[in-house]
Amino acid sequence: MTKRLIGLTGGIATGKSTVANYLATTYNLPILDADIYAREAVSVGSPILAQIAQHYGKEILLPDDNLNRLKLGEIIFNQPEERDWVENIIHPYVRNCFSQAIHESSANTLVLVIPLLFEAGLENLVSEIWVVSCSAEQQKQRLIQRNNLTDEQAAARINSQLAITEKIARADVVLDNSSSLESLLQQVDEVMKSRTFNLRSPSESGKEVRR
Ligand SMILES: CC(C)(COP(=O)(O)OP(=O)(O)OC[C@H]1O[C@@H](n2cnc3c(N)ncnc32)[C@H](O)[C@@H]1O)[C@@H](O)C(=O)NCCC(=O)NCCS
Ligand SMILES: Nc1ncnc2c1ncn2[C@@H]1O[C@H](COP(=O)(O)OP(=O)(O)OP(=O)(O)O)[C@@H](O)[C@H]1O
Repeated sequence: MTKRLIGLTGGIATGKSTVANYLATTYNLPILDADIYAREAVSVGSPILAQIAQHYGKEILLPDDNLNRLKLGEIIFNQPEERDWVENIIHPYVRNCFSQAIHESSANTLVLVIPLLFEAGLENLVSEIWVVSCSAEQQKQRLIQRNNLTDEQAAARINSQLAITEKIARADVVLDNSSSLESLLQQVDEVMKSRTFNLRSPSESGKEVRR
């Protein structure tokens, strides 16, 4: 059976999790989340965390041996070569988790939350792409507020990703999250009502995109 695989992406803090939670609770759809797999990849005792500790030294770990995410974030959101290095060891693990979960699921529709869907060239993993967007200023403010970041830290994270205009240009569905939560969820309802299963052609999919 061919599954409907909705790839949910957008900029950091534009509202992907908000949409995913709504699709899970209101439409009972299973959610697969790249950020969760990426956390699993670096769990204590994992070979990937060992590689990271070897590359950056033990100082990249917290006293309890967990990854110091703040420290690694400071490195990779400011140094593109280091970001590439980290992604090269984490992304194959994440891709594998998706393939396995899709294979094992009996659901005919699944939602894949993939912040770096375009950057990592994962278009061919999904059958349709939804992009959640908001204005650049809202995005930065929401990120600062939610993660307690400085203006500069938030800008570094945003600038580590492909521009939202590029993501919108490549989307099958665009959800505008620049006003209220109700408006966002209403758009989701409209899309769920109007959009039937629509496979992307394989020729549209696939290459990694430089940021
Ligand atoms: C650097 C890390 C430790 C920071 O952890 P932190 O808890 O602060 O953030 P979290 O993991 O919750 O990610 C939050 C958001 O940051 C953005 N982000 C994460 N990694 C990247 C990246 N390599 N490039 C651009 N944006 C990224 C995404 O929008 C993500 O949703 C972590 O993000 C990480 O391990 N990143 C590398 C793995 C990766 O590429 N993950 C993205 C999903 S595959
Ligand atoms: N319409 C809205 N109005 C005000 N705040 C919002 C709105 N939508 C989302 N938010 C807030 O913005 C923040 C980011 O939303 P959310 O966590 O859904 O984004 P995300 O795209 O999943 O983020 P990430 O890329 O970091 O995983 C959250 O704190 C959320 O509560």
